[in-house]
Amino acid sequence: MIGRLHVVTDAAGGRAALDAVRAALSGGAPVVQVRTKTGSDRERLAFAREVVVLCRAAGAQCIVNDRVDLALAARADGTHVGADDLPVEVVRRIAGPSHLVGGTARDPERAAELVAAGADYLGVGPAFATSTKDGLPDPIGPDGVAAVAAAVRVPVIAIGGLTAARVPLLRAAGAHGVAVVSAVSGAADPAAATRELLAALDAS
Ligand SMILES: Cc1ncc(COP(=O)(O)OP(=O)(O)O)c(N)n1
Ligand SMILES: Cc1nc(C(=O)O)sc1CCOP(=O)(O)O
Ligand SMILES: [Mg+2]
Repeated sequence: MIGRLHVVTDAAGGRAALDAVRAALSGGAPVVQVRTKTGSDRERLAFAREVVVLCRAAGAQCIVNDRVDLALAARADGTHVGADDLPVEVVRRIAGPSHLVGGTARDPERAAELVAAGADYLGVGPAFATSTKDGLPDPIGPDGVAAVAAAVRVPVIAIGGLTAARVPLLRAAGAHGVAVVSAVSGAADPAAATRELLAALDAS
């Protein structure tokens, strides 16, 4: 079963993002998602490789956002794809049965399609408003997450505006776990923020 806390890297990548990954892993993060949106493919691959090495040493899983080629080249555990990325069934065909494949769903219909296509888990959101990513639709709230969770049998990872205080709402909605960017990367103490999120997940 996939971990309940996905710490997603700040899209800028680089040293600061790697420091946040190190801190999150020291705080016990079970899953790190490499999410880079800038830089050359070589730079993005180098970053993903560094995160994979850190995750291996910590016993955590590493998932690469958007790009199955970079995920395989970096020997990551999985790939997460959204509406603009390669389709889940294509990623599955390229990466094989043991590769974790996640897809983004915002409603039960899309969720069912992604599971039928071979998704191992779903990222579902935006649960709440977030300034981390532009162009997102309106937040679906805990009720929207609950509608998706009720429609599928794979783990649902809620994303968007997640904080430790909001974890119980999402767990009550049926989410297996949560994915966060700013709650860890933007924290003064990312290791402590990770521990706080994990404690909230354990308690709910
Ligand atoms: C766990 C999780 N859920 C959803 C997303 C969003 O992915 P995507 O739709 O591909 O958008 P970008 O992250 O590429 O902007 C995610 N990354 N992780
Ligand atoms: C990258 C991303 N995808 C989302 C979606 O709903 O698909 S919300 C989001 C940003 C999550 O960042 P934060 O934890 O800082 O709110
Ligand atoms: Mg994407």
